[in-house]
Amino acid sequence: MSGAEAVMRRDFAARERHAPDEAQVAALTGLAARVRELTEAVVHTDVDPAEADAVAAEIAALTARLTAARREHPPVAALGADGRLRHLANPVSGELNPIAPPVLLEIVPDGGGVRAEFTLSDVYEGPPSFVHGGVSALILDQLLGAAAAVNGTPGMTATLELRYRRPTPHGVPLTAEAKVSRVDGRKTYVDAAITGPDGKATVQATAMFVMPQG
Ligand SMILES: CCCCC/C=C\C/C=C\C/C=C\C/C=C\CCCC(=O)SCCNC(=O)CCNC(=O)[C@H](O)C(C)(C)COP(=O)(O)OP(=O)(O)OC[C@H]1O[C@@H](n2cnc3c(N)ncnc32)[C@H](O)[C@@H]1OP(=O)(O)O
Repeated sequence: MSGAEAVMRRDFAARERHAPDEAQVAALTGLAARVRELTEAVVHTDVDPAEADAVAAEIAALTARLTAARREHPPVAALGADGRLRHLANPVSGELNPIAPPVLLEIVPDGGGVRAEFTLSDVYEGPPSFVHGGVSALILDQLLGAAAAVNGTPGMTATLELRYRRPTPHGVPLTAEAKVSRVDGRKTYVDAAITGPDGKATVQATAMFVMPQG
C-alpha cells in the first residue's frame, strides 16, 4: 500500500464514524447557504468602516458559537440514500461547504459520465465579467474525478490539461460534462468541458487519474 493510500484509508475510517445524520445535514446545508449570501454581501458591501467593524464583531461571535462543538475533520464523502456519492464538504460540490458554489453532479445513465448545471456569481470573478480560470479548473477537476470514480476506476489527479477557448461568463447558466475516454491499468483518461448558454465550449479539459498502488 502506498503512503498516500494508507493516509487516505486511515482518515476515511476516522471520519466515517462521525458522519452527520440527515437532520444535521439539512440544518448545515441551510447554514452554508446563508454563509454564501454573507460572502456575496461582503464582496459587494459599501458600508462605512465603523459598520464593517461592527458586523465583523458580530460574525466573530457567531464563529465562536459554531466552534463550541467542533469536528476534528470535515465530513467525509458518503453514499446518499439515492445511491449517489455525496461530497458534503467538498469545495466544488459540497452543500455544507460555503466556498462551494455548489456544483451538484448528476450521473449520466448508460456510461455517459457526469454532468452539472450551475450558475457562478461574481464572487468567482477573475477578469471583469468573467469567471476566474482557476475556478473553472477546480470545477473541471471535480467533474473529471467524479467521472473516473463513477466509471469504477477512481484515482488521484496525475495530469490536468486545460484549453481556455472563450471567457466563461458569470451570472448565466453553465453546463459541464465529463466522460472517461480510456482506461489503461491504474490510469484513467477523462475528457470534460464547460459550455456557455450559447452551447459553445468555454473551457475544455483532459486529465489522467492514477489509482495509488495497492
Ligand atoms: C484509497 C485510495 C483512493 C484513491 C482515489 C481517490 C479518490 C476517489 C474517490 C472518489 C472520487 C469522487 C469524485 C472525485 C473528486 C475529486 C477529484 C479531485 C481529485 C484531486 O484533487 S486529487 C489531488 C491532486 N492530485 C494529487 O495530489 C496526486 C499526487 N500524486 C500522487 O498521489 C501519486 O503521484 C499518484 C497516485 C498520482 C501516482 O503515484 P503512484 O506511486 O501510484 O505512481 P507510479 O509511479 O506507480 O505510476 C503509475 C503509472 O502512472 C504514471 N504516472 C504517475 N504519475 C504521473 C503523472 N503525474 N504524470 C504522468 N504519468 C504519471 C507512471 O508513469 C506510471 O506509468 P507506467 O505504469 O506506464 O509506467
